[in-house]
Amino acid sequence: MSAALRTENLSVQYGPEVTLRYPDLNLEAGVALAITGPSGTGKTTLLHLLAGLLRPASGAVWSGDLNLNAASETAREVFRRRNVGYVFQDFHLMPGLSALENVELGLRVAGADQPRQRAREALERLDLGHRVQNRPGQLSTGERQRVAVARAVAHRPGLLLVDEPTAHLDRNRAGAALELLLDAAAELGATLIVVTHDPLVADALPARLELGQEMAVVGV
Ligand SMILES: Nc1ncnc2c1ncn2[C@@H]1O[C@H](COP(=O)(O)OP(=O)(O)OP(=O)(O)O)[C@@H](O)[C@H]1O
Repeated sequence: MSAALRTENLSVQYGPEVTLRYPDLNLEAGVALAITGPSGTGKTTLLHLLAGLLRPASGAVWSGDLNLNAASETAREVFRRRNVGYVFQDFHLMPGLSALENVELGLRVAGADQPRQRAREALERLDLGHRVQNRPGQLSTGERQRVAVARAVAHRPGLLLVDEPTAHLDRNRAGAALELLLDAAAELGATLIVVTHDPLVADALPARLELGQEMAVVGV
């Protein structure tokens, strides 16, 4: 289920050299936010914080009443498996598994019932019914992306986090990828957060967080 998402005084330290400080976010459940800004300003790191994949040096991430930073490793893991769908920039599909097995594995990890049937349905919804037995290496970039989206949404997460969804795509396919994400988030009622350099994507989302030296939050 989608929940309000809030951050407070978040900062991350990578060794002695890099400190990333973030403006506070306060997002109602079900909103769509683009995170933009120059390379190296911490966009992917922020996605990892929101997913509960990374603990900050200071501050907190709240999903509804759950403070991810105060939660135990087990509680964070349960949160991630049940509530988060993550589409990585380079998809992170398992090369030795078919499209169907990749999506099924995600559902098994989430503890879903009937994972094989639901995986097939998720792929069919994304027009990949004829590709279920193919491995990632046998698919086009756009098809691999759709498998990654199917895997991210099949367990019906309330929070969908997406890193650079159009980075490898031509303009037509970029438009299709954007539509796919917006439709998936709308169908789930999920909060959608997308890291992007692409104005096509950023301009299509109602809210934007621009990271940089002068950090600003617009529209949230
Ligand atoms: N695991 C890590 N160890 C050390 N430094 C890291 C690590 N991950 C990221 N960084 C550094 O933190 C900063 C932010 O990285 P991040 O990947 O979050 O930025 P980004 O805005 O997503 O960049 P890009 O647009 O190039 O993908 C960069 O200076 C990066 O080198």
